[in-house]
Amino acid sequence: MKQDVIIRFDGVTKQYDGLVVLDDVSFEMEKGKFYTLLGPSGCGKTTILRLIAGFTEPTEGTIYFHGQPVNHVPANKRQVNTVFQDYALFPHLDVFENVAFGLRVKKMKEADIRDKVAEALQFVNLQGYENRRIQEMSGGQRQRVAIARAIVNEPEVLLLDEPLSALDLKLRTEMQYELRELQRRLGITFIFVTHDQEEALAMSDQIFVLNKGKIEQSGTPKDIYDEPVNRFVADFIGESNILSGRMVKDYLVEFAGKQFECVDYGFQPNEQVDIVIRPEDLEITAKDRGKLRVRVDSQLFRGVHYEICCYDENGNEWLVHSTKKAEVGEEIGLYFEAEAIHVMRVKEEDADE
Ligand SMILES: Nc1ncnc2c1ncn2[C@@H]1O[C@H](COP(=O)(O)OP(=O)(O)OP(=O)(O)O)[C@@H](O)[C@H]1O
Repeated sequence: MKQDVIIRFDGVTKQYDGLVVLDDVSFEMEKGKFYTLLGPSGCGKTTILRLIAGFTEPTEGTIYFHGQPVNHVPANKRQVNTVFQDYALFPHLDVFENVAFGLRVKKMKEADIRDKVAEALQFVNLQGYENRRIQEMSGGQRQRVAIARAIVNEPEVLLLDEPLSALDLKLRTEMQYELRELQRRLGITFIFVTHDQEEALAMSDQIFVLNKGKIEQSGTPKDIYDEPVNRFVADFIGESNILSGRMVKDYLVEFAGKQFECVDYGFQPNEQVDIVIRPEDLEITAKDRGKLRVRVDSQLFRGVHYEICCYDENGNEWLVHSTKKAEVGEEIGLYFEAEAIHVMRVKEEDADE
């Protein structure tokens, strides 16, 4: 297990002019996996990539590659390549020369350069485009050239900083599939930065959710969606109903003025908690048959389901995704299983607010 760890951050802090942008961050990344750094703007995602690439050094803590400290190892001595948001291609060079650039810098033989560039272009499905100018390539094709240019150096780790953000939605979705497939075929570690939670859920083996320079949670997409550790993660990933509540005792929680059986335990009796219920886990039923009685405030048809916004008698808002239609103004019941309630600890800083 341990020999598969390729990158390790141990208590890494990064400050710029006294401002802490990464705060005591520790994690491990294994060989051949697809990692995503996810979080709102300014949370420190790009800073982590820059530290891995060797463009900047930690203020405190140590970064290890294969167990060796690399804080002072320069960028060109690391087996890492970066695909930037704007691709940073050379507009005056053709596709071949863009991809060949790093190999020429390394003074590789011409015949080897030809072979390696051909192989890299084949990987990204751009055979036959060697002599095209960059201006004649579409957004998605430029993206692929940028990836070919990065993988031609055979890095152990590929860093991708919001590489899909300039593409329209359709192309973006296509490229999500392509990138994931490419990562599988290459078998190298991808570290992908995005602030788009759907993209992170769709693509990753493991997601790190960042907030204000700290990792709030790391786990598989399913872990993070089903078991968010706090309000921030639940709110950031997917749509949620998040309420304040109280753990009455093991397996019994109170919120919205009522007590409900749940599957959570291990909290202090009477501990203040946050609870989350996903909109798709709420079922519409007759007003006397649900666990909660609510009034429908608005409704939107979303193709596969109706998105229904309701309020309970305590004024809490409930978002429901249902294949059944409701009437605005109607009183309905909401039913949910005990398993649909997910109880989370309140973070200290939230409790103080
Ligand atoms: N060279 C720098 N000098 C000073 N402050 C910086 C520098 N680079 C980044 N920062 C600050 O560090 C914080 C984290 O920046 P970073 O680029 O890592 O965030 P991010 O999560 O990648 O954001 P975005 O999604 O907007 O790209 C921000 O507040 C940013 O202003």
